Amino acid sequence: MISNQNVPVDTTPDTPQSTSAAARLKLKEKVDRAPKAELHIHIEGSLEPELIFSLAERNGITLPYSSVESLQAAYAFTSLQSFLDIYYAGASVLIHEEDFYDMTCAYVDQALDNGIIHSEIFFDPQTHTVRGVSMETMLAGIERGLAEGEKRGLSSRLILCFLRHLSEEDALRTFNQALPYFEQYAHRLIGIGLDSSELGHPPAKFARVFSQALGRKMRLVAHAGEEGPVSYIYEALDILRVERIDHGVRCLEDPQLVERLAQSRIALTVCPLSNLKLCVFDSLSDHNLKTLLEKGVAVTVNSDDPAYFGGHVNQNYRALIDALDLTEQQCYTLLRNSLEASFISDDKRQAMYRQLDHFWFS
Ligand code: HPA
Ligand SMILES: [Zn+2]
Repeated sequence: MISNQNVPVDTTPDTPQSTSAAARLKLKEKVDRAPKAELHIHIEGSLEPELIFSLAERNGITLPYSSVESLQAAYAFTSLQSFLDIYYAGASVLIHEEDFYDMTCAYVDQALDNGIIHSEIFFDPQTHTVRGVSMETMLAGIERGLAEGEKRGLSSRLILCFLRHLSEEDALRTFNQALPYFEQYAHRLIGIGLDSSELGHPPAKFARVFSQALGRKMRLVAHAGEEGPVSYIYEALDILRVERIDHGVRCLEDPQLVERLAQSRIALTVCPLSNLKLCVFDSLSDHNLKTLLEKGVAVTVNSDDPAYFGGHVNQNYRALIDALDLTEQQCYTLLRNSLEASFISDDKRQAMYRQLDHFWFS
């Protein structure tokens, strides 16, 4: 459990505190509609229980749960691992291209509803190849859904994540298997990441595969400092050479690291409701996001696994506004950070900044 205590904090409010309920509601409604990017969303974690059950039925799969309600009842997580066990069971219903397409279309609908104009989406190929589902099948389905999303106003990119509880040899095999698809889907598939069980699987374990990806000029990210120690964040930065840290909330234990993140503008893709559900913080009012913001770290707000953690990105903003009494300026900073930290071209980024500013200030 992370403690936000004993950390010197600049407590000077930038507006008179504390916001009235009416002002807070107005701010939440404004953030709901604001153009934003999402940079930390696992597509398999967007699978709602109803869709899990309908895909299971379509594919003749018997789940270890008798109903949507009994599956939902199992969403009482005590740690990252307790979640991952259920998350991988949920993903087992994905067999055919159409299943990946349906899952992606459902996410696109939600993303557009949440004001997301650009999304960088993780997928976990090893979760599927181990069950005999080909890279071709999953990518064809996801790409078809995202191409349709693009026509509806959702720009998107894909990031292939390696499961860190598996060996580096497995990651290297998966990487080599994926190489032709990095060419075929070059407009979409832009980089690699690292997810799954963090403790005991430090980033350094994946040094070779990240070095190969760097050599091919791929974009690099990794989960670090969610449950794992500060040293994992240093390894992700210095050994894997990542450009963003997924989660990274434990950086606050190391003032030098916080300073380095703030200076370099290496962003953290923070997922508040995920942190709450996986017991990284006792309550959202203990969350360190506001402290990190005040220290100048490029923090962003994301949903992680929205079907499992209680909502999409707007639910995360709403919960933070309530729990941390975020100001209007802080909300704007978070939204702008999401565009700043994205892997889009500078032209596109400037256009998105203008879209945000036009919405926010007019
Ligand atoms: O939050 C997460 N952490 C690690 N692995 C994951 N896979 C899906 N979500 C997560
Ligand atoms: Zn994640």
